[in-house]
Amino acid sequence: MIGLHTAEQVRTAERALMATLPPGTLMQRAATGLATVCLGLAGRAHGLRVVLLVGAGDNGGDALFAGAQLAGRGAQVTAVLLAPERAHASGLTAFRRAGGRVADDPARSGLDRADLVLDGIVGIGGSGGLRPAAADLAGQAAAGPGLLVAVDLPSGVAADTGEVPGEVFPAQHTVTFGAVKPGLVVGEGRRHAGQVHLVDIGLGPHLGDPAARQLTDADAAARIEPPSPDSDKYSGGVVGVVAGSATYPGAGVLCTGAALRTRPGLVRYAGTAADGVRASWPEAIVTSGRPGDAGRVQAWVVGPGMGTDDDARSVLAEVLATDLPVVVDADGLTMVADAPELVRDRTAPTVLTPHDREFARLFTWAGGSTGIGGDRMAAARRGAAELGCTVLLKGDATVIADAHGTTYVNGTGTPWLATAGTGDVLSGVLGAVLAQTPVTGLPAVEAAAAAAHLHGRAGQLAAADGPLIAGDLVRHLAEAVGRLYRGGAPA
Ligand SMILES: NC(=O)C1=CN([C@@H]2O[C@H](COP(=O)(O)OP(=O)(O)OC[C@H]3O[C@@H](n4cnc5c(N)ncnc54)[C@H](OP(=O)(O)O)[C@@H]3O)[C@@H](O)[C@H]2O)[C@@H](O)CC1
Ligand SMILES: [K+]
Repeated sequence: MIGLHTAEQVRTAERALMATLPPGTLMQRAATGLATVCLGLAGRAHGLRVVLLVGAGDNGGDALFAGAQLAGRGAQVTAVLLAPERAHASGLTAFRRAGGRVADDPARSGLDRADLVLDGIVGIGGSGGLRPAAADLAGQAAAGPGLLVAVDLPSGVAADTGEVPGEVFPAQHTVTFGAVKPGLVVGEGRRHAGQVHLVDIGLGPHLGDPAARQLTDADAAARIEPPSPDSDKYSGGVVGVVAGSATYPGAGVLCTGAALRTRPGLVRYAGTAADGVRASWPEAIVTSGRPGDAGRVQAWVVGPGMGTDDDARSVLAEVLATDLPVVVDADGLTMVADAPELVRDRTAPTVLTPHDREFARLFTWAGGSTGIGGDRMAAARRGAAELGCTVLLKGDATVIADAHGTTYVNGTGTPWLATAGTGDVLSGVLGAVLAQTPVTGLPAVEAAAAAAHLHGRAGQLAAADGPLIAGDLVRHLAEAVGRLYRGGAPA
């Protein structure tokens, strides 16, 4: 499990740890970790042209000490000081001693021919968009040839939320210290962080519970129960699917297939796409009747492609009136927006899986010109608390939160997933994981996080061959599950 810790949590841990260590120890650890990652990325030090962008805080201090280490190993290192009179004093001394050069004019920084640029403008002490001088340097760095490495976090990204209120340093790699900050993996920040490298500086015992979490492959595998020798077709959990329509059976076919391929126990389908589903999936038990005619299930998926007419509304109400876990997606969400009490009054778990527009329909405060806003974790938590459910807010990094504030940020997937029908697949996967919860005892928020992780991995596998369509996802699910169990995730 990857814990995501806020700036305040990191600072609190730092204070506790520093009380036991000589001054400067943590910065030395951070700088050594930073220099080590840089050497690994560059593959050499001798002759390497490095430019440091140095702000007035400790983030700049990290950059200067790391720059000193690189200079000591033969790199040609130039520091551009944004506030020369306030640059980290001992960092600057060490840097100069090691042979580092300070640019007397930012216009002659060497960014146009650097091999490597370290962004030490601002770290967890920053606020707001980058100021003009810093923004200008970030722009020059981005236009130049150097590998862009952010120190602790890309300057311009809000550490706790991933909001990017203005200009930003567009890192290809981020070397972060002590703990991964949420802003590196969620919201817009994720797009500017590149590959994240965590340097352990010893904060661990002092960090406390993370503000949010991200599953690893092993974590996801542990949350999807494999069959045991005494399993039968019911013990994997029976999934009920209400999706698609006679005119548009696709959502029913994709959703049912995804549920089958995630954990093939038994899937029951009830709805007007029955013919299409039966033709595609002889393994499913299919009825064109109502959910109550389908037989016993352990979890329902309701909504994708089912329409929003009176029949659909009454079917949705029937499913939500059960005491079973329910996933509500797509058209189901549109109908819940008109009748939120159907979810609010439930005692069994409900997982809503909106994208941004659906979210804004569900929660009026997220509508209007501001939309959901930049803090997607806060939005998902607030929505979940309001309806007493779990919200899986789809996006570049999907966020999953429950009414208690427990929050996960998904770390898998590919931009190729932004195509029709992939949401239907996700709801089927989620239904399958949720149907196991009577056995696994897993909270719905964890089931949803595991489903999102698996869905993203299937997407990565499917996209390895080029553009994917939703059916490819279903075809790759079995392999994705197998790889999770074997520990062989796709790149
Ligand atoms: N905590 C730990 O465990 C450890 C922390 N460590 C390191 O310390 C870092 C935190 O250092 P920190 O507290 O000194 O703040 P920091 O991020 O350098 O920012 C302050 C500077 O930014 C400036 N500035 C602000 N906003 C700005 C903007 N929008 N645009 C431009 N500039 C802006 C602000 O300017 P000022 O307002 O003073 O004019 C000031 O100069 C942390 O990220 C990590 O790298 C490690 O060494 C080891 C252990
Ligand atoms: K930075």
